[in-house]
Amino acid sequence: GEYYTYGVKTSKPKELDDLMEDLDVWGLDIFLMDELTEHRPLTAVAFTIFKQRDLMNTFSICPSTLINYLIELEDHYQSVPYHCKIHAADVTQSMHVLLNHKALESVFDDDEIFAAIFSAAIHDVDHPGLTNQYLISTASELAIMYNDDSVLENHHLAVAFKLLQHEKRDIFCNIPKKKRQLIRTMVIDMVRATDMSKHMSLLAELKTMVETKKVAGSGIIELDSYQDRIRVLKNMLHCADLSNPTKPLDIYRKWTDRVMNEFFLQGDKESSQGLEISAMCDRHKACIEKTQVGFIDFIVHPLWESWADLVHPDAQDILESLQRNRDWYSEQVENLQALDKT
Ligand SMILES: COc1ccc(/C=N/OCC(=O)N2C[C@@H](C)O[C@@H](C)C2)cc1OC1CCCC1
Ligand SMILES: [Zn+2]
Repeated sequence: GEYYTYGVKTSKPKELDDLMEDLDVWGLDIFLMDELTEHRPLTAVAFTIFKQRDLMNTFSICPSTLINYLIELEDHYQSVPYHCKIHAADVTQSMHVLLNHKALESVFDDDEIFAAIFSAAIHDVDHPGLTNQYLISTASELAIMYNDDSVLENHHLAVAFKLLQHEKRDIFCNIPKKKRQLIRTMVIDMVRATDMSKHMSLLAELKTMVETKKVAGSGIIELDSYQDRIRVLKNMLHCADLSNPTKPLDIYRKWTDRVMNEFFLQGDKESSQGLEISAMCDRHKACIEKTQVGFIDFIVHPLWESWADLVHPDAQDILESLQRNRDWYSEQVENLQALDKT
């Protein structure tokens, strides 16, 4: 029929087969995925992960219902430069790889795995390409709706769950009520934790878990309370969300261009509205390379260093890739400074 093995049409089945070989590889080219799936990267990635993890059988989800939901979800990602459907596909695939860490083998049950993949897929749906701070300071509809509290994150959750309210799209319809409520609670906790204003408290919780980490002889982590289990899942999604600087440099640089483009468009809006231009959003003042070095030093590296401690030694290659990328951007800063002196 029209839909191919991965739930989407493709005019290049061989290349898509080859690319899907890398579905559990850190650094899969998600931009190539966008091209080969004719701009349905989220549907293709999420559907294939559900299939590989046998989640459709476990939760009695009929394939067409899953496809209908994923296509509707993907269509509700706005065509903004950064927080678009390719970012959602990227974070979903990254989450899939993090769940495969040896130190986490057989730690999470099917409900938690389903909740984790679903959370990644929905976590930025209908993002307007504007920050919470902008929405709050302009008293936007969304800020009024959510009383300035994790405005975007609450909106992403509401949109994603509303899309389920159609029998052709309700992938939760065969899940028992109690289990459905547990999964919904976990998804709400995980997506709310992607609010950058929660970064420092989330990192503090991760550090405490590392210090008090209980490990079985096999190196597998022991998590015996809901609070501990959801703490790891919240940090896992936050790591996946802030994973751009840990990916191959050519992919990372494309994400930097996109996020700066999105921030600059917000800056343009602020400027045309006579508002003060937010930090990092002024296209005439930003130094992109220096900002990335700061982003890695103050936010990304501290987070990934703690994550790597928790799942030691599984994330060593990710940490090394981050270090290489930090060095590359730092060299660009030095070259630019040398240029200024000529
Ligand atoms: C490849 O670079 C990035 C990838 C992803 C993100 C995601 N950030 O989180 C969402 C977000 O919108 N915000 C609000 C903003 C005011 O502050 C942000 C630190 C968090 C940021 C990146 O770089 C930023 C940091 C330095 C320059 C742009
Ligand atoms: Zn995100």
